[in-house]
Amino acid sequence: MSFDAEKIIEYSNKNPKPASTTFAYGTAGFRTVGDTLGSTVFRCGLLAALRSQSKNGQVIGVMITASHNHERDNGVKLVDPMGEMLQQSWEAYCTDVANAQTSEELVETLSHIAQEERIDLTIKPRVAYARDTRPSGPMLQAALEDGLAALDVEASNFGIVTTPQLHYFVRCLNTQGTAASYGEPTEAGYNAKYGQAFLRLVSGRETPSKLFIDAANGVGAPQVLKLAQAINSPYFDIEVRNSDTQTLGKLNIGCGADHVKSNQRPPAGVSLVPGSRYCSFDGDADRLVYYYGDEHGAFHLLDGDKISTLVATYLRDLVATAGIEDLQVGVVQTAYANGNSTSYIKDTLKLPTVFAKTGVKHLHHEAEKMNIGVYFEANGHGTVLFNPSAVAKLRAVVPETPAQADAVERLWALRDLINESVGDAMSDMLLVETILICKGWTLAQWNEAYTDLPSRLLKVVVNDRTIFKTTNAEQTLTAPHGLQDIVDSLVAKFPRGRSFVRPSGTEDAVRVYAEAATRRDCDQLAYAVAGAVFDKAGGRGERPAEFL
Ligand SMILES: CC(=O)N[C@H]1[C@@H](OP(=O)(O)O)O[C@H](CO)[C@@H](O)[C@@H]1O
Ligand SMILES: [Mg+2]
Repeated sequence: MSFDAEKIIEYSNKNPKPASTTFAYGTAGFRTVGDTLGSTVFRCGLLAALRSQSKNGQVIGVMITASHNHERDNGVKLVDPMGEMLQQSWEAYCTDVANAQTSEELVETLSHIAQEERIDLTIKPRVAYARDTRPSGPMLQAALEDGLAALDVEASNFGIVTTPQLHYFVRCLNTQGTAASYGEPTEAGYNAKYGQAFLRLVSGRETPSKLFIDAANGVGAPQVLKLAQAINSPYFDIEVRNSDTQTLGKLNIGCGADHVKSNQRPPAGVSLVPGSRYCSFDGDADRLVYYYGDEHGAFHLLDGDKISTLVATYLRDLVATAGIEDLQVGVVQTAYANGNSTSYIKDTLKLPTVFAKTGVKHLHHEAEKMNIGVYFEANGHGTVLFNPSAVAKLRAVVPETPAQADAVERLWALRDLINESVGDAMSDMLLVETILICKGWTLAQWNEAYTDLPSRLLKVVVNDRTIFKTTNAEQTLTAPHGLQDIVDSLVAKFPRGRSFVRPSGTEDAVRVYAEAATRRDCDQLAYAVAGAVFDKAGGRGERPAEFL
């Protein structure tokens, strides 16, 4: 059995590749100006079909989104059967398929992959897909549907949903009717599963004050309103801000989790009232940050590091109360984690912690190695994984006291509350709300655990970011030659200084991160390293005035 080459060519000719563009499957799939992505999304449809066949006809997901990026951008990524990110070895296939110059070359590339992976082309492929609210979404969805039609895929369209909802649907579809059934693959099923777990965990406690949610004018806005409707309880009293998904030019502009984290200030449309509680999603609702203003007008951010320490502490204490031996809670971070969060996890919580490369797929893989792995990027993207041995230990425990029984029951409920397939702003928000309600904490009390070191994240635009090579979880440059020595000598000048340089996987820029004991030192370090990158590694355009 081979492909119907004529059919693929016919559909491919409708979705021609822009001749001069090279596409790359990066940190979060393909991502660039939406109007240029038609051929790439079409081809992702073809590849999703092959991936499904290679997985014996299990459902593969395709999500069309560019998350926190500008509205004119769009992106596409594939989701593997358990709702996790596409297996890394297939990323190269994605890039090959996206860059085949002609329709004929495209067919050759597909045949080559089918041979390499020994794919049984008689298997009926199955694909589930969805998109966010971007204006280029409908055009790209049509391109995807061409790809699915070209290979006779059995396709399910989930419409306009958050990225983590699509991951959840894929996992549900592939576990339906088995002992590992993850839930109903519908929006109502999603809301019921997470809503019920939340209510199980908080009932009987004091109700919290209203939570203001900045939805970045993205898909999280309609979805979190549906979730609130399903929960229908004073335990989840919310008011959604930045919920305009209809007006062009508003998505992620001056709002959303990325804006709040990068600029360390509240989003547009939200004025902080002391004592009130706030959080932000990003454009596709897989990132979450909390924040509040104090009575002196100061802004306080509770980012992914704060979420991960809150969650890890809560889980660690429950495991201890449940009396389960050898059930280790661990934390996975990236080098962007604030240095004081890492020290807090190691020295105060006494929990193991490791660094992974940037991008949740890397953190996810590290977390899978732990019994209970808590992983978050500093920007608020993350979740918790219970590996099979943790589940077995939980199942085996025979509680001897009511307190022990309660802790075990809460651990089970937490597992239901957490979207294990991927970081999920809505499920993470319910998790944070649960912990705060159970502890009776305000955001200020949560924030007391440790104080962030001053940090700064900068972008340097260079002629060619592919010349930057890193090692040591991306904290050390191996190329361009000599640049790391300069970074090291700058870092050595500042107490508690730390800085590293890596090429972005989602933007055409190099990122510089720095932290130090004081704000002044931190900024000096960041701008000095950025200046060195600009001067020694082909800075493009005018040299920014603030670079030292
Ligand atoms: C410093 C930073 O926040 N980097 C982000 C950003 O990746 P870059 O490879 O740094 O562009 O986008 C990724 C996808 O959303 C996210 O996983 C990651 O954390
Ligand atoms: Mg996102």
